[in-house]
Amino acid sequence: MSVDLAHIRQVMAEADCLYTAEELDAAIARMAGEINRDLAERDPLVFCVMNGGLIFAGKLLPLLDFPLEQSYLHATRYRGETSGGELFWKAKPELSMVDRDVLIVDDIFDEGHTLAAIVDYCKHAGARAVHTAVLIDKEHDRKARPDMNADYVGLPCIDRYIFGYGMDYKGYWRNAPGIFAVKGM
Ligand SMILES: O=P(O)(O)OC[C@H]1O[C@H](OP(=O)(O)OP(=O)(O)O)[C@H](O)[C@@H]1O
Ligand code: HPA
Repeated sequence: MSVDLAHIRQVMAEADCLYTAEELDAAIARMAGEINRDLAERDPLVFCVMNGGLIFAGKLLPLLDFPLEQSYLHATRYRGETSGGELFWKAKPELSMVDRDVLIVDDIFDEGHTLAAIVDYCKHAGARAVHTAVLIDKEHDRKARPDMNADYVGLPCIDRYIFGYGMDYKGYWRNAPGIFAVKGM
C-alpha cells in the first residue's frame, strides 16, 4: 500500500487533541496505583497487545512495584484501516498461562472484539484469572459484548477515530504525544 506522507502530515496538523501527554500520563499513574493495589500478590503474567499497546505498556510497567513477568501477543483486526474486520492472530502468547493470573494491556477498548477474543483465548489456555487494562474506552453503542468492561480504564473517549500513544492512523502517528481525533472522522 503506497502512503501519501503529505496526507499523513496534514491529518496531524488538522487533528483535534482530545488528551495531552500530561493527562494521559496522570491516568496511567492512577491505573498503576489500582493495579499495584489489586495484583501485587498475584504474580501476574502481563501481556502487551501489539502494536497499539506498546506505548501504554511501556509507560505503565515501570510504575508497577511488584515482580512480574511480561510478554506480548499480537491480535489485529484493523490492519492499517480505520474500521475493523475479522480478528487475525499474528502472534499467540508463548508463555504458559496455566493457573496464572494474566493482565492484558492494550491501547483501546473500541468495539471490543479484540479484547473479548483475547480474554476468551486466555481462559481457554488455562489462566486462573484474566485482568484487562486499556488506556482508552471509546463510548458508543456498538460494543461486541455490551456487558463487558475492562477492569482498568484510563480515560473515556468520544466516538471518533483517534491516534497517538500507540494508536495509528493508516500505520502512522503511533508516536504522537497525546490522543488526537482525525478531522471529520
Ligand atoms: O475494540 P476493537 O474494535 O476490537 O479494537 C481495538 C483493537 O484495535 C487496535 O488494534 P489493531 O487491530 O489496529 O492492530 P494494531 O494495534 O496492530 O494496529 C487496538 O490496538 C486494539 O487492539
Ligand atoms: O479509534 C481508533 N484509532 C486507532 N486504532 C483503533 N483501533 C480501534 N479503534 C481505533
